[in-house]
Amino acid sequence: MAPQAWVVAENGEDLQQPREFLPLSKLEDVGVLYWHLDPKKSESEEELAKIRRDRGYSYMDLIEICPDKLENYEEKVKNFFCEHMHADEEIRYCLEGSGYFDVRDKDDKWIRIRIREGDMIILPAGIYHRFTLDSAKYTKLMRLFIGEPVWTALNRPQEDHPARQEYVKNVSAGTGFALAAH
Ligand SMILES: CSCCC(=O)C(=O)O
Ligand SMILES: [Fe+2]
Repeated sequence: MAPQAWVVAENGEDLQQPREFLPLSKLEDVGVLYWHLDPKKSESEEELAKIRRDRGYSYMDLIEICPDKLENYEEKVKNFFCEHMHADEEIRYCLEGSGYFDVRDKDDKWIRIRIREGDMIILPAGIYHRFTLDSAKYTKLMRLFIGEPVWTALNRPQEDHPARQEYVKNVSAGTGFALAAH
């Protein structure tokens, strides 16, 4: 199963009418992993536990993004939408609501990935990305991390950063990323 993903303009607006949805392989090409779970089903808890075990995600917390629940909402959403990368993976599991993760493709275009309840997404270390809510202005996300979390957003450009260099190498080799999204 693939999440809806399509190309958007720099400002996040649609470029195509109607939208042409991209296959999951376009996300795999840039190292993005995706799972769909069901937060309301107990089987999903086991599936989540397995992903956490397999990938070493010892840390977990929850974040609600909406105007009246997130402290410094305006500033935070502004920063989420500013193109950045991290030295580590960014792992988010959508428990409620929805939003968009935008990631840069190989040609530096923005791919918009629609995230809804049950979607889990892993952005590799070093990928340029940004996040925005949709018009419903609400999501509750689980954040996972290996060990003590580091949320530092490194704004573009970061071409000398080791995680960026490693990422660029992996993408251009066309290998090195696990293709096992399910
Ligand atoms: C908190 S959701 C995602 C926003 C983001 O890219 C980040 O937190 O680094
Ligand atoms: Fe991020």
